[in-house]
Amino acid sequence: MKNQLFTPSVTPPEQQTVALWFVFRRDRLLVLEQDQDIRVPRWQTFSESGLPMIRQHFLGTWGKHPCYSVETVEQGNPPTGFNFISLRALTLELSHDLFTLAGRAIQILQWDRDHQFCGRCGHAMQALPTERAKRCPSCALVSYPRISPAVIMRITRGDEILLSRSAHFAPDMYSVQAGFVEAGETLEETVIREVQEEVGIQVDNLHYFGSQPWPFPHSLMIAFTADYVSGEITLDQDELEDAQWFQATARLPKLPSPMSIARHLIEDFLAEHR
Ligand SMILES: NC(=O)C1=CN([C@@H]2O[C@H](COP(=O)(O)OP(=O)(O)OC[C@H]3O[C@@H](n4cnc5c(N)ncnc54)[C@H](O)[C@@H]3O)[C@@H](O)[C@H]2O)C=CC1
Ligand SMILES: [Mg+2]
Ligand SMILES: [Zn+2]
Repeated sequence: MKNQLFTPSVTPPEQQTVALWFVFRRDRLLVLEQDQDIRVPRWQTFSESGLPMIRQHFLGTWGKHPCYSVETVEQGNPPTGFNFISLRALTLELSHDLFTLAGRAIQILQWDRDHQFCGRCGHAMQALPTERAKRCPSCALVSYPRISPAVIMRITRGDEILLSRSAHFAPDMYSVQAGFVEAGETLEETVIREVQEEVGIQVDNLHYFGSQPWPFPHSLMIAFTADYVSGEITLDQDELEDAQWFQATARLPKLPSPMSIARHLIEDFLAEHR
């Protein structure tokens, strides 16, 4: 399917038409493998799935397709031909647009599930009709889907790139560094702090590279490039297991998924230096 514009909305179309359904059983998406392609179901109504529904959201329109997200129960067989597959395992299988939509879909479901009660007074929250938000009828607290900004940075020293690995990475995989933005920080301050904390070095010459929504569980990755200035690699043992300078022309370790912005940062450096 071609890349198309997505228009978010909370108001479903008046006429029922065939829509794309992003159906989740926890973190697993309902997909159909067809002609070497992975698709999401197209139905007029969710009842065609034969699955019970816990919650449903209209997400908006992708091209001319209305899109819905649904959480279903743990038990019961998927419809014939379909399977529930972990969204992480689908990063490469789904097209860029479908993966982004699925990421949007699961985040809305998780926000709905995790914000059923007011965090301030404990009253049951109510959905607002006009925007994607919930309001407490008792104390008026409003809750929007949470997004957690995180920076990701590529540090280079001439033709060398700093790659590191944490203990929970796949064996032999190395990547660039990342970390969550704290309240009150600029993105640039987060980059400087995270690099100092995780690998103990100083960087400057920060440049914005790009961004990527990352639904595990609700990050927005903001990517930067930066130059090494000073310091020796000193690992934060809680976060990282190893960090090394790798020469662009040398043999590299296993790299992150080709659709991650981490990989784009690395490939961009390699293209420049090889
Ligand atoms: N798309 C991509 O290319 C990449 C995405 N990421 C994502 O970036 C994020 C940060 O990366 P890492 O530092 O490696 O993650 P991490 O999972 O190692 O998180 C570091 C620590 O931050 C704390 N934390 C968790 N959620 C937080 C929040 N919302 N706000 C503040 N602190 C929080 C926790 O103590 C956690 O152990 C993760 O969501 C990760 O999935 C990381 C690398 C590449
Ligand atoms: Mg980190
Ligand atoms: Zn309240």
